[in-house]
Amino acid sequence: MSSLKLPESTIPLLTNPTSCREWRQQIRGDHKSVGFVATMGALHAGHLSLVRHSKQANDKTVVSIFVNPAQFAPHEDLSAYPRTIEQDLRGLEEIGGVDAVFLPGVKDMYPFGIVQDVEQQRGTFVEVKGYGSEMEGRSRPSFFRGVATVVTKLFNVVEPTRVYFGQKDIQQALLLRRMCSDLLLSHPEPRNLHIVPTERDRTDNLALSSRNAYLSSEERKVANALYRALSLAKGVWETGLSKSECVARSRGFVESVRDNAGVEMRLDYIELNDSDSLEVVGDDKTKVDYGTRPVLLSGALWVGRTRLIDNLILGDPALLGILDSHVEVKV
Ligand SMILES: Nc1ncnc2c1ncn2[C@@H]1O[C@H](COP(=O)(O)OP(=O)(O)OP(=O)(O)O)[C@@H](O)[C@H]1O
Ligand SMILES: CC(C)(CO)[C@@H](O)C(=O)[O-]
Ligand code: BAL
Repeated sequence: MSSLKLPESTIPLLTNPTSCREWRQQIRGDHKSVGFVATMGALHAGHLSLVRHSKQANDKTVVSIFVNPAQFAPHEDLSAYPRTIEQDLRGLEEIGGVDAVFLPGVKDMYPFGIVQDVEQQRGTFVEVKGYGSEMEGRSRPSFFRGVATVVTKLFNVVEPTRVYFGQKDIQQALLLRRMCSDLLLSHPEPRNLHIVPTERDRTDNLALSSRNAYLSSEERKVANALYRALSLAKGVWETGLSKSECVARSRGFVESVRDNAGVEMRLDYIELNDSDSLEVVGDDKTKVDYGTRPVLLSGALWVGRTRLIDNLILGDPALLGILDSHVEVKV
């Protein structure tokens, strides 16, 4: 962000790690808690829900906006990713503001530069073995390496007391919590990584996502097919049928929507995974096999050129530390 002209804002804008560290240093003296929400911008009500949770539980809240090149594969949408900084700041101001927004540039976060091709990369990267290969990792093999690396850097600069990630990206949140444990992080401690429920469109339950902005009006009409397929699979699981039955029926549902959609749709995956290990649930397993252990039911669907993800928890979300959705914030 450093080379661009910054918009006017009532919120302090910290454009590099040095200014962010100076801001953090002042807070440290007062022993105040710092809540942190990491984003790639193009903020919507899902992001604002994370911010509300942070504001409710912490003395100070900082939001970062950084479109991280390392988590985009060379063929993915890095250059097209929506960048709406003025609107983002207005959105934060409308909910009463935050104490700072951290807006680093690529050079600030990657002082030696960054290329998207993993084979060409040099230097230090963070990989959470075993957590990043299933679900989203199958389709986006270097995605979580990029996420874990940038989030480690952000945590190092912001030194947050508590952090907030969205359930919409459930694998990301669980992987980052595991990373905090593995790396013995104290900012944040793993128990202070909170997961906030997915915020959805009130009319058709489509999970809010910055990438929804890519959808044409025709595509938008069928974009909730993934949510509906996951809900169907959840119902099937609750009746005691096997995982393969859940997946087959939800796939069948997506195919029937696709056949009448008039827009291109392609199911990337629908899968059930163990919420501890993230391993794929066996085809013949049922609800009885899992007892009280939550299971992740997740999927990804291409609608036109937009890749949408969503998930539901089978079992009690509180066992994964997923917070309640509603918070009152003093502004
Ligand atoms: N609908 C949502 N409800 C709750 N949290 C969300 C929602 N969408 C995104 N988040 C969370 O906001 C944080 C920042 O996400 P990000 O900036 O990538 O937005 P996004 O909408 O997920 O964008 P993308 O379209 O790239 O997936 C993440 O922790 C993410 O899980
Ligand atoms: C956590 C994150 C900000 C890291 O770039 C990103 O993956 C996101 O927005 O979910
Ligand atoms: N919310 C996940 C960010 C990404 O898809 O790159």
